[in-house]
Amino acid sequence: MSIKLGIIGGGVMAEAILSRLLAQQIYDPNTVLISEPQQQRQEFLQAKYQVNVTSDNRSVTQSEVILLAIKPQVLSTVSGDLSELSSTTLMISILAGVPLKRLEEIFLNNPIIRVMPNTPATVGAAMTAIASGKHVQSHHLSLTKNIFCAIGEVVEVSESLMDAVTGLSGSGPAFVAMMIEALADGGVAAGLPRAIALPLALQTVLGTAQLIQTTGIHPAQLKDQVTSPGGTTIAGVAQLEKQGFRSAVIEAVYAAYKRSVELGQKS
Ligand SMILES: NC(=O)C1=CN([C@@H]2O[C@H](COP(=O)(O)OP(=O)(O)OC[C@H]3O[C@@H](n4cnc5c(N)ncnc54)[C@H](O)[C@@H]3O)[C@@H](O)[C@H]2O)C=CC1
Ligand SMILES: O=C(O)[C@@H]1CCC=N1
Repeated sequence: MSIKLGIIGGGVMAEAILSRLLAQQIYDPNTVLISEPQQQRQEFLQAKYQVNVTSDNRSVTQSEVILLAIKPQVLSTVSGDLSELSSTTLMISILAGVPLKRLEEIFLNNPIIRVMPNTPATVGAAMTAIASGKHVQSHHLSLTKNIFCAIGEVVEVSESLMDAVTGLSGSGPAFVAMMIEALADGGVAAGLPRAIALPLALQTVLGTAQLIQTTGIHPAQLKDQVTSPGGTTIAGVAQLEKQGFRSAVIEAVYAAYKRSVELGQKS
């Protein structure tokens, strides 16, 4: 069977996307080829997903679509392997920071779409932003949306916003996971067994996100609703403000954004 989806770099994010695409039957495993230098990782992906694997990036050059899922720092090494790339291959890059202009210098005539997904892809709850390069036609965009709609929500943005997207929704799962971990730690500090604290923390974050999403309520309004006069919540909110919680989150997203810009300049 011919290869429809070639993936270069079989790491964390490639697996998150792949697992969902296969589960949703967007691709048959026989039509997927992953190029990954680590033999242990190759064997793992082949055994778990029954996809084709290789350590030669040149083997994926005839794919209908290539998902570029390597670290931005190895882009120039990988680009040398792709000199025989078919000009009809759609390149989808998930590389943080790397601008379309840079990708178009490497893959001169190819349609290229810059995409920023996130790890909730694994459970079909990703947030993905998409920006199209100059050779992209409507069928390329439809194909890309079809892929990323299968892993969650999709939004089209101007490329100038992609580094900010990366700082927020690309890196965001790590920040939210730290919040969940810290909430559970707080529960443990207050005497809850860990096995109870973690599900409580998790459901609190999930339920709050669902409430805000379903009702469209502003987050500040929800905070006000929970905060009874002279009650427990305002005591906690006062501590969060004292410790610079909101400022810390703002600065985290901004630092991730700046790092994305920096990675693009180095690519
Ligand atoms: N991890 C995440 O949450 C997200 C990552 N991204 C982007 O996805 C890309 C990959 O990130 P991760 O999956 O986190 O990294 P990772 O380190 O888990 O995966 C990268 C993979 O590329 C392989 N690799 C290294 N050199 C290679 C080469 N010359 N040819 C082919 N494969 C090679 C590595 O062995 C590794 O398995 C990055 O560009 C990152 O900016 C984008 C959105 C979210
Ligand atoms: O940490 C990183 O560089 C990647 C990009 C967005 C999420 N992870």
